[in-house]
Amino acid sequence: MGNEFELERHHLNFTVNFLKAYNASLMHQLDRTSGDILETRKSLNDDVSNTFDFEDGNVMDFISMVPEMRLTETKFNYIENMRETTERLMKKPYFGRLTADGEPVYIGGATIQDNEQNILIYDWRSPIASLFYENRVGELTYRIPDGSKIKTDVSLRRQFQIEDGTLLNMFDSDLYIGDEMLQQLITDSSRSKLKNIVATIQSEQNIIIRQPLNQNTLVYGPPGSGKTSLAMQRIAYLMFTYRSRLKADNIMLMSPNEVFNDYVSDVLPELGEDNVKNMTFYRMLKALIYFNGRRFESLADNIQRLGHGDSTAYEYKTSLEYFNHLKRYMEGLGEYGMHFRDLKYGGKVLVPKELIERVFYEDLGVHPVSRRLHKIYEDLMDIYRRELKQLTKEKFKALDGAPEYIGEKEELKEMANDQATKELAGLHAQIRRFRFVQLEKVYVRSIADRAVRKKTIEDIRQNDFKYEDIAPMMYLYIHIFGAGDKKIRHVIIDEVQDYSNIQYAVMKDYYQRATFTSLGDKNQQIHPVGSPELKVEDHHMMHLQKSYRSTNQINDYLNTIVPGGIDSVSVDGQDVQFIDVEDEAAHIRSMVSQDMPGQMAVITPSREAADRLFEQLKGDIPGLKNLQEVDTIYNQDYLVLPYYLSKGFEYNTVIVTGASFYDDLPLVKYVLASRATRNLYLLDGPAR
Ligand SMILES: Nc1ncnc2c1ncn2[C@@H]1O[C@H](COP(=O)(O)OP(=O)(O)OP(=O)(O)O)[C@@H](O)[C@H]1O
Repeated sequence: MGNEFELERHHLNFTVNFLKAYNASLMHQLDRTSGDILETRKSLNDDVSNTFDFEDGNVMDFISMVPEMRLTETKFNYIENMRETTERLMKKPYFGRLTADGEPVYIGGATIQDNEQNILIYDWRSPIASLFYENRVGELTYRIPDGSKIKTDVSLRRQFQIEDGTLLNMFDSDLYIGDEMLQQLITDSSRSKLKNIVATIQSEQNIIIRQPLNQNTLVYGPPGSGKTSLAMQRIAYLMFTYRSRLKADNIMLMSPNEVFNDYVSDVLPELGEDNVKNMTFYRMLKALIYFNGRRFESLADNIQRLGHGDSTAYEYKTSLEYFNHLKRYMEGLGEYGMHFRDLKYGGKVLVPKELIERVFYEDLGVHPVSRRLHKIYEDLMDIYRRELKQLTKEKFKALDGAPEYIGEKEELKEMANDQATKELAGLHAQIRRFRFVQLEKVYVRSIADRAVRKKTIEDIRQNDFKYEDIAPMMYLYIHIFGAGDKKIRHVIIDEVQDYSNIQYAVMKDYYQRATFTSLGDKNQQIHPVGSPELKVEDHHMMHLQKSYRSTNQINDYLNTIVPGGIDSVSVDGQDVQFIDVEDEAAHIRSMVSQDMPGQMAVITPSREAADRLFEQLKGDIPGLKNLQEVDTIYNQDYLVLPYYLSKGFEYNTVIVTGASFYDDLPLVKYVLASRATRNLYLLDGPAR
């Protein structure tokens, strides 16, 4: 072993030196290329005068320089990319090694070749690297892009602990007896944001990461089984494997809330990839301009309201029964049930709804619904343009006739047009936003339950749309108007159990050209009412069993809430503490004065409780933050937050206050308790 360690140290030095030399040469090339870019720009300035002149021919000069400019800039970007990669790798070129068919295969954060095209480091996403994540040796196979399998004799699997280019330790796993690197990572809770798990991906996780792009995948796994981590590793894998057709802006990450995006934002850059687009279900609504000006309840407000309010409407609108009814109703809209609004301006009806309805059902009756609406849209835009022309003429006449205006005719025309456009802005917006369709009425008619329908009408009259109205209204909108985002090719949904069947269908139908990887846990619904299980027939189902986040003691406690939920592969820690206290704030104060944890979240049963506790504790805990529903930045070690904002995160120490609040909400308690990596305290005090 001693000799082996020396050999590996030697190899590491060689690799680091190679990377340093490579990096230096890239820096040199960068200088030269940026010099070339400057040179081209300068000659553009010198040779091609500021005013383009076809006769003089300088436009042709300019055009002839474009390909060269593009080429130089592409080259610059490529070199800069490689420079960043080599710099990243100099500190930790690789984390593993295999001996495959007698040849060493080092695995790290990117593929690096020497001058003779020998591969010094294999990217962890390359096909052969998959063997490393099998976590065993022997006769193994891996798949190459054409689908065929390659048989390989793996005689060695070695993990390295490398810091700042120095080999600290290595572990051989010729007999798989447990993963020491994994154990070390699990005990490291020094970071508050999500970390990448590239060096210790487990074989059941590896299979999920490497699922093909062209399939929908649904993954269920208990708390701490790595679902969020896998979501990020999978994005990196897809971007590498399908790099010719999948760029960062073709991938969408659906997050449970806005802060979550910041929580995961370090992982992809660390893996050498750009962050992808992100979205929340609530934010999707903003892209649909029909809904501008409509006030929709946020998820946080919905959770608070339904924590102790009447949930009949919520249950109805998130049920499969209603969804099926809605689909049938929508399919019939081509024949019956579409509602329109008069197109008005200045108090007069320009196009009556009866006319729009007649065109929709009679004149355009042979076309699909969305086609008919787009045709009507075009016709109404023509009417708008005619009105604009007419009004501009009138305004011009008035301006021209007024004695105080003695401007040029052109100036007056422009002024008249501005005035008319302003006056008709409301009319233009009605058409542009498709407001000639009365979507609210169509929606209300889709509700079969009379009491729910009545209440919905009252709410809509007050411009008080509830969270559960968003999905059916968006569903109708997407299908009626044929709306969607075709650029997105893959969607990753985390915490998928928090979406109803209608919400899921909205995402699927809006990102209509995308395949989906959805991850969640049926036992982790944070909503007090919850919704029925997802029915997705065309998804490849996968399950995770093991959990890596919390200590064995915390996992044991979690298993008392959901029996057999978690297969713990973690480390031992202290027992879970259940404490009845008179004054929760005083208790927390005394706890932290004795021993301040590295990171801590105080989770409360409501926003009011969070605000109160924050006021009581902020003087005692430096840097304490009261996390808000609208926050977008996560980076904080000490937090107070209401329970519904804790989704997906983890903290070294979790203090759940008002613990008995969750006695009737065991699955919410399950979510909160599983946020703790090391220490879990469940406090109960008289005051909430
Ligand atoms: N293969 C792994 N190697 C090292 N750490 C891991 C591995 N898999 C998961 N972890 C760690 O376990 C913790 C939980 O991971 P993650 O948050 O991705 O789980 P999750 O399934 O999304 O949890 P939850 O459903 O509770 O939100 C994280 O600290 C993560 O780094």
